[in-house]
Amino acid sequence: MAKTQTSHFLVIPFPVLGHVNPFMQFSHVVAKHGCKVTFLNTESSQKRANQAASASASASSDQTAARINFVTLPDGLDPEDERNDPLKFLFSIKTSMPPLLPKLIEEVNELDGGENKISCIVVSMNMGWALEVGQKMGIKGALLFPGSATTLACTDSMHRLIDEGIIDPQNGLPTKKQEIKLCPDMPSMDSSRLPWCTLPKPFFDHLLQEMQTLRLGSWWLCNTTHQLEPWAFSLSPKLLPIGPFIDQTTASFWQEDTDCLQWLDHHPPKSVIYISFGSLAVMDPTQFTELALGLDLLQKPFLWVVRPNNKGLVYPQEFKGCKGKIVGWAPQKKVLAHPTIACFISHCGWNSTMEGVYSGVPFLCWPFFTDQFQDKAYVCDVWKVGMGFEKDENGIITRGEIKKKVEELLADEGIRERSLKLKEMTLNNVDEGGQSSNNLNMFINWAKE
Ligand SMILES: O=c1ccn([C@@H]2O[C@H](COP(=O)(O)OP(=O)(O)O[C@H]3O[C@H](CO)[C@@H](O)[C@H](O)[C@H]3O)[C@@H](O)[C@H]2O)c(=O)[nH]1
Repeated sequence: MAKTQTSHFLVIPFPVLGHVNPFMQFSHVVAKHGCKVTFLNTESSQKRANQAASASASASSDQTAARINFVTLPDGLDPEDERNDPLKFLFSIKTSMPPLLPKLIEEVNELDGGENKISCIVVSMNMGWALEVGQKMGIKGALLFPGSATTLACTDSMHRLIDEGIIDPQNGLPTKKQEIKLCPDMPSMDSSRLPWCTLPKPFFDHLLQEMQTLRLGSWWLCNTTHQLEPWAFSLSPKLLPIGPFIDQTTASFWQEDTDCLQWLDHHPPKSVIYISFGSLAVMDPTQFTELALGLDLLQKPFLWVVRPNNKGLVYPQEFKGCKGKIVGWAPQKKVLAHPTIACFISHCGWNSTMEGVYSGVPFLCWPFFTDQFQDKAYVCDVWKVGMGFEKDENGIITRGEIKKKVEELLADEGIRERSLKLKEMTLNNVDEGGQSSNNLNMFINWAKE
């Protein structure tokens, strides 16, 4: 009988922060369970991570980190390319990386005298090609989806929605405005809020093909819990909730402004409004002005993340911002856990949604694209831990609306109570014996069989 070996995961996120971050968290979680992790990043994504790590004083040297080994492959684009054309980026990766992966796997397998070979490949959305490589090499595979289980179940239902005439295969858009349900207990959703409806048609075609490839994965792991979206799990037996990922020590791969934590220390409990729209959303200049002036009108302390790559945004002349702090990138998980945070104005990317939920912070939802509208619907209508903004007749969220909604939210005891209950319920999952914790243990054991 062979001796019990440790699971060795090769994890391959799509190189955008909303994927790389949950993959890093997953890597830390499984490394804590004694597994070995080889983390494959693209060269350009790793370069940015290295810059952030060398600027940070808190580079981790613990045993968990020691079990994570970073390797890179080129993404096929020129090093000087800004990688801001998502389609070009996606197709370059899909063409350049697959032929290089087998050799890299062989090299990794030869380390440690061939004792600890890769036992499972874990990929994110868009990286399904690596499951094909793994299958040819006899290595097991799984998907780790960085969005909600509902988003994945919707994307997996694309063919069905086409067959039922709900989606037009010519353009990927709904054939008419209607409310749909993928299964009886699912809260109904507006068909125009399906995750790909805000994306250009080539993404729809890509997703149709990608979902077929991702079926090679034996499990579809999600950073969620069963109670948050129970209906989703009846849609595919592969879906396995293992979240929330709560490790605050995992660096976010981009350089963080940690001074804001001391700034928060100087405020009373539940007094600061935190505003962040994740790593991709770009705000329209008019809307930016309204947000800045709305924060002034509120006269409350705020911590606002304005990414330096949000080019072309200019603060309005009359903006004072005297009660606030603006940073380029915050240590968000620590910020949300800080007792001075009163509410979270969020774009509702899934990682931010989970971080807000397990920190018990009420939301003001400001979705931009893809899954963010559906995540907002869960926050506001299903879990009832937040509110949305109304646009005016010109499609703008005005400064007056921002002031009104923040004040309404902060006065709403029901929302605050539900947020704290949801936090407790969500966190119970990752305690020993909790459902997500049991699922993760099962997955780790499966991966080493
Ligand atoms: O100042 C900041 C702002 C954000 N974050 C972190 O960045 C991540 C952002 O992830 P997410 O909230 O999911 O937003 P995006 O970066 O926009 O993520 C993309 O990927 C997600 C997962 O697929 C999708 O849900 C989103 O719609 C998509 O935009 C989170 O972990 C945050 O903690 C920081 O560390 N510092």
